[in-house]
Amino acid sequence: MSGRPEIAVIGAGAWGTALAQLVASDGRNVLIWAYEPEVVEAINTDQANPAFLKGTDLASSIRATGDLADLAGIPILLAVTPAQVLAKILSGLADAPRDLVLCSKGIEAGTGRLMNDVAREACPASEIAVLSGPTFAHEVAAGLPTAVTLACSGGEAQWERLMPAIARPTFRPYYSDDVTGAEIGGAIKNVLAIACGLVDGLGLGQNARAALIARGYAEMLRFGEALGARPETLAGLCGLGDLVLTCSSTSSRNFSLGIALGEGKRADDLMVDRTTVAEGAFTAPVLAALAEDRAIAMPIVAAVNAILEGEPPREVVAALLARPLKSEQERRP
Ligand SMILES: NC(=O)C1=CN([C@@H]2O[C@H](COP(=O)(O)OP(=O)(O)OC[C@H]3O[C@@H](n4cnc5c(N)ncnc54)[C@H](O)[C@@H]3O)[C@@H](O)[C@H]2O)C=CC1
Ligand SMILES: O=C(CO)COP(=O)(O)O
Repeated sequence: MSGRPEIAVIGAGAWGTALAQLVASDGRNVLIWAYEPEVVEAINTDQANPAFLKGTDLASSIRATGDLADLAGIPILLAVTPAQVLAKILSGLADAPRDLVLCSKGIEAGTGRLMNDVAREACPASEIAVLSGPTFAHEVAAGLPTAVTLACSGGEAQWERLMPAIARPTFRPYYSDDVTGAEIGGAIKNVLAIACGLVDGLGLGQNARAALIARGYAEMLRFGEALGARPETLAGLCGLGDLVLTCSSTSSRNFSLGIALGEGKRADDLMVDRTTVAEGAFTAPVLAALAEDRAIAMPIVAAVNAILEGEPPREVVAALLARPLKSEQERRP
């Protein structure tokens, strides 16, 4: 790499690595921070990340570091860590980037904060954006056509700054200024993907899956409304778009986790040795608690949480089906 990187990525899992490859596809210098020293080594020595994104030859303009101090002065930073460690990692930055683009999908356990709340507190001088949508990392890394929502707290001026760095011929961001809406879709669809995987694992059929997607989307809209998200944001790529993708593919870690739970495996056993992140398992408890506190009807989210806590899936499904019949537009629990 010659010259100072214009863009940095924090987190060298599948998605951070795919985003680094994407933004480097026009020859741009990209510095990626990785948590594991062996990932730093593999990227710098072999231009590869076999631990998290097997089979991709990374662009020669991508370099890796394990030292957050090396990111100082880089104006655009994509944050792509697991949601539960974002606060800790941002607090280790020497200075705030001008543009901080959040790409993680989740809600912080313990605090109930969205990632943009976490980022505003850790980096008050940065302008926050949220990049979210139906984006399996391996497809983006392969250059397959993909579209996302890019919600900019800094409005159109920030969008104009970010476009050259992020948009590519097969990667189309769509502008929004609804940062909260863009985040809520991605966080909730992970929990709903576990629900749809459970349907598969339990052999409940495709009608049940379609019902869960539609009724889960109603839960997403209700939660979004309570937090000030716009419904049209949730109807877009970062909400409905991502819900459709993750609720129907075994490429989704959340969907696959649901299948395994439906087949009778226990959540504790499934989570213990994981190296990849199924964010829905961490979001479900905090989301269920937030919904209960605010009296937002989210029975599917509550059901997923109960199963993750060890309740038998078939009993939870039976209870879900036995609820009183009601209007499709009913908002009460
Ligand atoms: N993989 C995908 O297709 C997509 C993932 N995302 C989101 O991106 C975020 C990151 O996911 P992936 O890149 O898929 O991760 P991954 O599942 O491929 O890898 C796990 C990541 O967690 C990191 N990690 C584990 N423990 C850590 C710690 N204590 N401190 C810091 N980092 C630690 C690892 O270094 C690695 O980067 C998640 O919020 C996910 O929902 C969003 C869109 C697509
Ligand atoms: O967010 C994703 C696709 O948009 C990735 O989904 P999983 O985390 O379930 O693999």
